Amino acid sequence: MAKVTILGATGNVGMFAAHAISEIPHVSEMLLVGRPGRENFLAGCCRDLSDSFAARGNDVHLSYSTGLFDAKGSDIVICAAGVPRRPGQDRNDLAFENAKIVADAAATIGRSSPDTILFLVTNPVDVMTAVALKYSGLQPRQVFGLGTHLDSMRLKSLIAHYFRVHVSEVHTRIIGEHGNSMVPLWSATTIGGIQISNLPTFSGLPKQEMIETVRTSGEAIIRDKGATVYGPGEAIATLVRTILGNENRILTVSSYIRSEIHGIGDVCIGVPARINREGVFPVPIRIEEDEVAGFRESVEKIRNLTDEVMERLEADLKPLK
Ligand SMILES: NC(=O)C1=CN([C@@H]2O[C@H](COP(=O)(O)OP(=O)(O)OC[C@H]3O[C@@H](n4cnc5c(N)ncnc54)[C@H](O)[C@@H]3O)[C@@H](O)[C@H]2O)C=CC1
Ligand SMILES: O=C([O-])CC(=O)C(=O)O
Repeated sequence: MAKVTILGATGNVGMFAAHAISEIPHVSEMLLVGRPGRENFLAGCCRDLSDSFAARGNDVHLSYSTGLFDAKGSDIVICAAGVPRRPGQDRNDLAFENAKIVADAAATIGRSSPDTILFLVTNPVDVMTAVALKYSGLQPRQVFGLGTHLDSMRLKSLIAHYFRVHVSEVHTRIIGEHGNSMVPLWSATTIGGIQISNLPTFSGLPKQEMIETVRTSGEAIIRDKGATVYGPGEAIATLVRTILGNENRILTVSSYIRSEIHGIGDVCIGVPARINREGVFPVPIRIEEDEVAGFRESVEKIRNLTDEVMERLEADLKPLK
């Protein structure tokens, strides 16, 4: 049985993720963490969730806190704390503001819960994964981000609709940045186990249009309803289930890579990884030349932004002379 802690639990994503995670059979304890001053809201969330447990008939011990040290003993700590983008903003515009929040939280979690798995949702998620890895002092296998898992699910759904097949028949991946430079892997896309390019209808597939839809999906949802909630919430729950169930599924998450993809590495970015109770293990793969080129570009973009954010964080944390 396992303890799961959610930072940013009063937010749109944190709150729905808590509900989705509470359905996972391995979860026996859940801690909702919010900022000081939000005690009443957190208490209300606990009462509301407890009612849903009663209606559903499951038994999760639920509590809340405004202190990160209470996360001690967690099997997984999910960080969804931080500012979301507003319409017209890019996820990368949030980098420095959210990096300060994540660095601070990661340092405390690393000290109080050295055996935990730290799961980043806060955007820009690839950069936040690198910040959390550095400031927590945890091992690379213990720190990962939602990465391009949600993007991959969005593409999977579009392909399933196009071919009028059940989503479970489609396997596909998007790697790279959870952002504009994401790279679809058509070479790793199958329908009913058949390589997609071997289907006679493949040439008519509106690939560019599909990828554009995925790229702009978060932005469009935020413009229409203020926040993306159900997609990320369910995607987060899938990853928690995969870890706690020791499932060894291969999902596309933001993870520290050394050189697993065509020798490219030393960065945190979305890649296929085997995921189990021990954490996240990037899978070495070979992909098509144009995919490698796209991935290289995406890596350079994220590496530059990560370096810039790390430098600013260090300057910010330097004591005044
Ligand atoms: N990686 C992904 O696929 C996705 C990432 N996100 C990201 O998750 C984050 C949360 O999104 P929402 O829940 O929609 O935002 P929200 O504004 O509804 O919630 C933000 C949460 O962070 C907390 N927070 C804000 N500033 C804080 C600070 N200085 N210290 C500690 N906690 C702080 C708030 O109290 C609240 O609990 C955003 O960065 C968003 O971009 C959201 C959806 C998907
Ligand atoms: O678009 C956003 O800002 C939220 C997010 O990352 C997503 O839903 O993909």
